[in-house]
Amino acid sequence: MGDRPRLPLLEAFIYETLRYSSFVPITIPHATTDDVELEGFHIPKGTVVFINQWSVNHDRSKWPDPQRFDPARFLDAQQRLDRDQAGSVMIFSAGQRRCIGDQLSKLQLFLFTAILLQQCSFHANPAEHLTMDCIHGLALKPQPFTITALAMCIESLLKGGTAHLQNHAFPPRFRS
Ligand code: HEM
Repeated sequence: MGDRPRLPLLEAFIYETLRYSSFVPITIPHATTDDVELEGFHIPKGTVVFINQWSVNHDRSKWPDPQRFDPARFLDAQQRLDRDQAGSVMIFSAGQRRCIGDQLSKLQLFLFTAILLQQCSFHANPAEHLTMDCIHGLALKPQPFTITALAMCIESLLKGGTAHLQNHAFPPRFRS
């Protein structure tokens, strides 16, 4: 974890992935416990409300060119992580029922991604058409696709062998 401050682009990449994919597009529904006036709107007690996180993360007034995947939007002029900008990504909801696992998740995402990228190289399958279409649910899931994951240490052991990892299988299936 000591390397975290020295890997701002990786953190920026993770935040942009959370923003761009918005893979929890709407939050868990809750209900108002009282009548509420909000920016001219009257919301009666007992109304079911939830947050459209996808919309927050693709708001043009906050995110220039929101449909472009651009980790650099989270880096400041000195190429450090812009914490204010990172804090504007909404994927863990907001308010009193906000996710309690947000810090743990960010830590794990960082470690998981850093270790995978340090130890492996990933290659798209040229025979497959890549798409951002997804399978809808509480969380958005990518359509099935295959990649080639080359682990540096295994690669030398296998003398150049290639492991194919199917993203929709858990635990991952490898075929070589
Ligand atoms: C990237 C990973 C995660 C995402 C995107 C995520 C997102 C969310 C969202 C959107 C909610 C709904 C909040 C609401 O009701 O408005 C939620 C609730 C919750 N999350 Fe997560 N979560 C993640 C990981 C975790 C982890 C690792 C834990 C536990 C260690 C966790 C524990 C919870 C709990 C307990 C709630 C219910 C909070 C409440 O109702 O008061 N989450 N999460």
